[in-house]
Amino acid sequence: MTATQAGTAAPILVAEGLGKSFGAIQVLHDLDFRVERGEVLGVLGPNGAGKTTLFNLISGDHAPSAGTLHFDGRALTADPPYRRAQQGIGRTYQIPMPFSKMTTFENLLVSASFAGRKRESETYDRCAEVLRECDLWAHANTPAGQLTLLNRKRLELARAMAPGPRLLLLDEIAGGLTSEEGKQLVDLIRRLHARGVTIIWIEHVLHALMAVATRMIVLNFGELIAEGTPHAVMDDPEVQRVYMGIEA
Ligand SMILES: Nc1ncnc2c1ncn2[C@@H]1O[C@H](COP(=O)(O)OP(=O)(O)OP(=O)(O)O)[C@@H](O)[C@H]1O
Repeated sequence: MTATQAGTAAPILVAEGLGKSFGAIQVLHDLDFRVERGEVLGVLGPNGAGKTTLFNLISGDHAPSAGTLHFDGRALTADPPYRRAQQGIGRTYQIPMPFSKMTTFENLLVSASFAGRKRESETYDRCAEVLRECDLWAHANTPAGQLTLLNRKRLELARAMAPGPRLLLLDEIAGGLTSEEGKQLVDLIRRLHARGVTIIWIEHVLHALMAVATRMIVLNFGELIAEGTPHAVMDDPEVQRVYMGIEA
């Protein structure tokens, strides 16, 4: 799906009044936003702004302290992570933790099974398809702990893709790569998007994010401070001040 097709149907995700506190510390405040079907929504913000916490609320790793989330029109708030994976939400983690002694293919089987794929042949076929899609076919039998950094990133994406998500959450997946490796990862993310997967992408590697994002939101101290096209957001003086330290 292309950016121009985004927004033609009901939003895939709607957050209303979303908040999260850890004890006395409020990390997310009263967030309202929508994610349109088919878009790549970039999420920016300084360290500690609450970006990963937002993903944890969407994936079900944490429960919100306030507000609601709807995915495909259905309230998500009480569903645990495995059920959200079954419903079509996949995510990567900032610190990938594959089963390092298991092969790439076995890691995908675990992810696909977690999300409730039951029939063995169907699961194998799906994992083989994802391995090819994520440029990991040649490494199907390599233990995850022996993969290069780029292939570990591909595996993290592949694990998230194995259950067949419609919404994919990417948490700082581009960090630490050379510029050539970064291009290969961006190409892969573009291909997954072109297959119809809606993406929300937290990223500090701005040129990678800007190459793919169709829209961006910016968080600062848990509040939404800007929203718009990537270029409009990057030109916003408030974003430049809080994110890049540029005073007007
Ligand atoms: N489980 C937790 N218990 C207590 N505080 C937490 C917990 N998880 C996150 N926080 C705090 O919430 C704030 C937001 O953290 P979060 O990881 O969401 O930020 P972030 O925007 O993703 O930052 P970064 O760009 O560094 O990854 C931080 O102050 C963090 O210390």
